[in-house]
Amino acid sequence: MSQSKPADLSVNLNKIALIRNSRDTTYPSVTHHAQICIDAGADGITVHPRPDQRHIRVDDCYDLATMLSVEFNIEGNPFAPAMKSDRPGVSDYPGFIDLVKDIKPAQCTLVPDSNEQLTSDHGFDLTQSGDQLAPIIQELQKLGVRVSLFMDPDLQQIELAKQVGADRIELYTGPYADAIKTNNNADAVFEQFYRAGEKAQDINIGLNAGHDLNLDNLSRFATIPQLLEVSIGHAMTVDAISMGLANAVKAYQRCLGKT
Ligand SMILES: CC(=O)[C@@H](O)[C@H](O)COP(=O)(O)O
Ligand SMILES: NCC(=O)COP(=O)(O)O
Repeated sequence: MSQSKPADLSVNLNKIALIRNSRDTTYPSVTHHAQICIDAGADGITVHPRPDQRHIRVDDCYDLATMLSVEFNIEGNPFAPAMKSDRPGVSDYPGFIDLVKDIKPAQCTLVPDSNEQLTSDHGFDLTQSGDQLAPIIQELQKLGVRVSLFMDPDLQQIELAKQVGADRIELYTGPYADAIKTNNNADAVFEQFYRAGEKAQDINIGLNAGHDLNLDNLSRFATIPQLLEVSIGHAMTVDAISMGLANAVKAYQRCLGKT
């Protein structure tokens, strides 16, 4: 299958918010940096509001929803409960699904994260959670939200993602990034993701990807023909420190094959 068109780049702003939260301030502004990304050619903006609001806050989600002119992708644990804010002036966390139902972003990516995790580090096991997720997926789709499930490149699990009604899967690319960084079994690991893309095409489910993608590993990953969107934040923010955010966005778009 030839590449139909280059994958979209959705910039994850978690780490902009993390810098802001290190002081009692509004600087750096999440919405201001979203606009910089959009002006530089980003196709979307992604945030991952966790219950402890360690970086992206509920208030950021509402602020972004009012100003974004590109797709908004909100990621999170569908079973994340409401949590009181521990910072004055910061809204309480209402529960992930309640937040998404109220904001109704273009896309919601469901991620099996616990609040204790340092970061996202695995995909769903749908043999365990598929029955619970199916009605949640349907409920969000009825509100016009495209639903993506954060998955490992496991072909049977990807089939289950289709069965529970997801529009897309987002491949967890941490293991791919590690394999490239350590040059350990990189070809075989990439092959797993390439095959996952073929499986997605076979069963007609959209293909997104994200986590630890960077300027060193993205170009190869972007050769997967079925890839519709990558969401990138951590490495993008680090690159922005040295090259500026607008230049970083353009550099990542070049890796995706756009000039
Ligand atoms: C789901 C995923 O891999 C990332 O989108 C996630 O947002 C990373 O979360 P942190 O930025 O909190 O590490
Ligand atoms: N879904 C992946 C994402 O949004 C950003 O992940 P990372 O680039 O911060 O690792």
